[in-house]
Order: sequence, then structure tokens, then C-alpha cells
Amino acid sequence: MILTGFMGSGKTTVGRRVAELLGREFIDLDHYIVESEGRTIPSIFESDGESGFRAIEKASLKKIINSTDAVISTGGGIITYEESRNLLKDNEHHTVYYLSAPFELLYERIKDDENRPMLKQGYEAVSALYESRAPFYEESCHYTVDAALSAEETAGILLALENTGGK
Ligand SMILES: Nc1ncnc2c1ncn2[C@@H]1O[C@H](COP(=O)(O)OP(=O)(O)O)[C@@H](O)[C@H]1O
Ligand SMILES: O=C(O)C1=C[C@@H](OP(=O)(O)O)[C@@H](O)[C@H](O)C1
Repeated sequence: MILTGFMGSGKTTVGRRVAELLGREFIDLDHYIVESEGRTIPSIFESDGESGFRAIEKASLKKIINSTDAVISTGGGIITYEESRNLLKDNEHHTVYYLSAPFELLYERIKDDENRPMLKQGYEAVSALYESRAPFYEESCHYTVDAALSAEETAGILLALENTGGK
């Protein structure tokens, strides 16, 4: 199981819970990057820029996607590159679930988090980013799931889908 979606959609919170319910390992791709790089996400953005972070992110996804049956939560920008979108959509090991919710709700959840460098662009730019990314999440997932519910409810929906239509 792989979870995608915009910042604040609950990929980490819900992913950790579904992994618990499924009895599987949980891997947060951002956390994996922080551990393997020995640097925080903001410091990677600061020294390597967004493009540097994206390159690390793409390589990290490639490395782990076929080597684990863990529940993987991705970062919100994982759909930036076509190669990553194809990798998500066509991979043989994981069903990809897009956690979808209205921007206003997501922004309320994340607006004060200083660990998300993309927010520095300000409300209007982040809102535009949300709009521009939505079709990419849609095209690279197998299921779109409502993430405006409680984390427990969304986890329950994912569990049911994984047990019936999951890989
Ligand atoms: N379904 C939810 N309902 C309410 N708050 C949530 C929900 N899912 C996550 N949150 C909260 O929103 C914030 C971002 O959640 P997180 O799991 O880090 O999202 P993501 O990994 O998609 O960026 C956290 O403070 C978390 O507690
Ligand atoms: O949307 C983005 O471009 C990003 C989202 C973050 O992950 P979350 O979606 O877990 O916040 C993290 O990968 C980085 O700050 C960039």
C-alpha cells in the first residue's frame, strides 16, 4: 500500500494506523530520506534547493518501491516527475491510494508547521500548487479516498479496500 496526496491529507497519520491494522511495517518516505541523508527536509531544501530534494525523493521511491510490502506514505510532491508517476501507477507490489480533501481543510491542518518548506511560498502559491497537482495524484493512483474524514475513518476505508481490491 502506498499513500499519496497533498500535504496535510494524513498520509503519515493514516498510514501509520493502517500499517498497524494490517500488521505491516510502516515507512514514511520523508523520514526515510531524513535518515539516509542525515539531514532534515528544510536543510535539504536550503542547501540543494527543491530540485535537489526532488532528485533524492525520486531515487528513494525507486529504491524502496519493489523491495518491501510495507505501507509507504510519500511526500506531497512525489507526483512531480512523470517517471515517479509511472512508477506509482505501474508498480507490481503496491496499490496506490490518493488521499483527497479540499485545500482549505488541508491548509488549516498544516499552516503552522515549520518542517514543510513549500509553505514558505504563502497561501496563494500553495493553493495554486494544490490545484496544479490534483490531476497528477488522480492519474497516478489506483483509488481516490476521502481524507476529509477522521484519520480513523479513512484508515478503515483503506483497510477495507486493501483487503478486497489491494495487491
Ligand atoms: N483525518 C484527519 N483529521 C484531522 N487531522 C488530521 C487528519 N489526518 C492528519 N491530521 C493532522 O494533520 C496534520 C498533518 O498530518 P500528516 O499525517 O502529517 O499529513 P501528511 O503526511 O499527508 O502531510 C497533523 O497535525 C495530523 O495530526
Ligand atoms: O508537497 C511537497 O512538495 C512536500 C511535502 C512534504 O511531505 P508531506 O506531504 O508529508 O508534508 C515533504 O516531502 C516536502 O516538504 C515537500
